[in-house]
Amino acid sequence: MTVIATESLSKRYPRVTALDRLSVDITPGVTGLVGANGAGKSTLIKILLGLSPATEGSARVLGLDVATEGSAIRERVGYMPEHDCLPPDVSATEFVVHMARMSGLPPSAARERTADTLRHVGLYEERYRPIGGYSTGMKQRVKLAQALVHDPRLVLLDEPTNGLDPVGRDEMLGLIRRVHTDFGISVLVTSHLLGELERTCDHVVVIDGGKLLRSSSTKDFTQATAALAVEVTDHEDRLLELLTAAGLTVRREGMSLLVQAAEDKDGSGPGAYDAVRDAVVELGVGLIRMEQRRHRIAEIFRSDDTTGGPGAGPGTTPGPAAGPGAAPDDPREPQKEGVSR
Ligand SMILES: Nc1ncnc2c1ncn2[C@@H]1O[C@H](COP(=O)(O)OP(=O)(O)OP(=O)(O)O)[C@@H](O)[C@H]1O
Repeated sequence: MTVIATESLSKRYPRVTALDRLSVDITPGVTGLVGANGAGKSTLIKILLGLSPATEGSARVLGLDVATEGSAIRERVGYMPEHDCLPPDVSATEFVVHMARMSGLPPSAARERTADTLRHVGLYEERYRPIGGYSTGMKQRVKLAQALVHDPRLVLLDEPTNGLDPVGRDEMLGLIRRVHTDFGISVLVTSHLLGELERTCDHVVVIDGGKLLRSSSTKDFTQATAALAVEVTDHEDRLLELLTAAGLTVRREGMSLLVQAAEDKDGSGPGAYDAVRDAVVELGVGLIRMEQRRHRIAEIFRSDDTTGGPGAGPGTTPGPAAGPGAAPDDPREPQKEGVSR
């Protein structure tokens, strides 16, 4: 079953093609839509909500046609916009009740659902204060609450962690995950931060310049790879020689050696482990770390990817060239992990 299906979807403005023949199927769960600024994420969301017509192609949301059934889609789908769009002089409670009423809930159900939803997003006493005095994190929670209040089957969240500090970011990502696990609501969440999506999503769709770069499960992006990462207290050079002599392919990566047995494609078979154990014993050095190395999503954005990673082999679409601002190695560092064009 798909919650979102697009078929050769394009959106052209006079001077720019925001979406370029995008065909993608999104299944229930939490899906991340990642791309640099201007990649076409917000444009896609507006088309999916039936708010902006596509130039070409078609799209269905929960089986409904975006071209002709926009209002039925908006009844069943929640939307959290990217930009600050909250009225400053009403309270969160007043605003979310209003949005619930706009979605067709009767007054008492709207009030009940509002109280539940605001509690769920972590707004308590402050929900009676005017929104104008809220922090960015609190405003993002109000925006999330209004997207959830009418109990949608799917929510589209446009850059929900924008402007949040690392703690606020983590809290928001936890909330998003729980939207699915606690309520069974499917989520499409956009971000230009790869590490965020890696931690939160079941599935990741990558777009660039309006084109689909890749769509696959997060597990496939971060699958166990063909290498064991080994770190020892001393004599890495000797260890490298011994393992190579034992028929293993070994290369350095930072402080570690990456070890791979030719016949042992997933690196987890006894061949590589036993050879490392024997070599470490023979050298009498301490073994600090020995673990399967996993790919990270950020690697698909590295043009110099020599790891044979998910984005590197034949048959996969290469990521955009890594230039200044391309994702560096550590996708957990929010300030550094953005995808830039
Ligand atoms: N109404 C519009 N008229 C003309 N060009 C537009 C319009 N809306 C978006 N664009 C252009 O389409 C491209 C895609 O924009 P979009 O907002 O979808 O990107 P995005 O991936 O959401 O990026 P961001 O995170 O910066 O919003 C950009 O080049 C943008 O300038």
